[in-house]
Amino acid sequence: MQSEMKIGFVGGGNMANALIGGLAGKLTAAKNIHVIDPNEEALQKLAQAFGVTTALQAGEALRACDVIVLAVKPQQMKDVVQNLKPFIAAQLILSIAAGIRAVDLSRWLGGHGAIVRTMPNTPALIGKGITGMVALPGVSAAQRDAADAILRAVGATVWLDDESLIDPVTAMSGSGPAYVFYFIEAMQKAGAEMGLTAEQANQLAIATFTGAAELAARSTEPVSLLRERVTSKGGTTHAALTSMEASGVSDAIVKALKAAAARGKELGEEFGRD
Ligand SMILES: NC(=O)C1=CN([C@@H]2O[C@H](COP(=O)(O)OP(=O)(O)OC[C@H]3O[C@@H](n4cnc5c(N)ncnc54)[C@H](OP(=O)(O)O)[C@@H]3O)[C@@H](O)[C@H]2O)C=CC1
Ligand SMILES: O=C(O)[C@@H]1CCC=N1
Repeated sequence: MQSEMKIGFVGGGNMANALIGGLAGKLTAAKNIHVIDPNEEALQKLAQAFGVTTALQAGEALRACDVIVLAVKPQQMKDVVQNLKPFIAAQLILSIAAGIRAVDLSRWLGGHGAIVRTMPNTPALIGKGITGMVALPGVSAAQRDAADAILRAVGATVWLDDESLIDPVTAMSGSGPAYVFYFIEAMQKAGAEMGLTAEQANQLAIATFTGAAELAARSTEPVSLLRERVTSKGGTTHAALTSMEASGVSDAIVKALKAAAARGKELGEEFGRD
């Protein structure tokens, strides 16, 4: 059932598009969604695609919202939030920015307590996102439910008790789609180098990813067992995995995710000061 929730978006870029696509006409009517962005062209596209209302600057429509989603880059957040201050009263503030801590958002908003910090991902575009979420103590149960409903409109949600875990979530699922695309691209390259057409390599790589991921999702057994079942003794998979281990692929992945989490923490320190 559709709610009457009024949702404001500050920033109308990639992630806002993904979220609005799941919300407009579903969780709430498109007319209840209001987007602020300085880019006229981006606003026109959003209005045409989803029927949302738009404005180049914050105004009364934003003041009337129940929830305001902060969807600008971490580097822009402090300036953007400080300019929003005159329009914020009791609204729930929901941030999707990497790194930026809820306590810094609260301070920039003069001690506003109703803040939920989240980390979604781009499969939200097709309703298959997953979002890590954490609430400041000043968030009411109804506001927590509203935040959960917004992100559940585009996929699954995982609530965290400790805000510092948002950086590992960012490293896993926030940035994660890029690692999957990277692996698919490498498989496509290998397929093409071994003589398959680009189309065949594309089809084989993507179907293998979606099929294996679906199998893992449906299985009650550990992923390691699924891997072992593919790996016949003395066979082709064994040859590939031995090569990957020799190249340190698993260790490199662990190191890469830790670098992403560290960058998330660093963004918070770099753009959350004063
Ligand atoms: N992309 C992803 O996969 C994910 C991103 N995130 C987070 O989401 C946030 C947005 O990322 P993404 O959508 O990729 O970035 P985009 O750059 O696509 O979107 C940000 C938008 O905000 C606009 N903007 C700039 N200044 C203002 C302002 N003063 N008021 C309103 N809007 C403004 C930008 O306009 P202009 O381009 O003209 O500057 C741009 O359209 C980031 O904080 C990121 O960390 C979280 C999860 C996943
Ligand atoms: O790369 C980034 O910083 C953003 C956050 C997670 C995905 N994209």
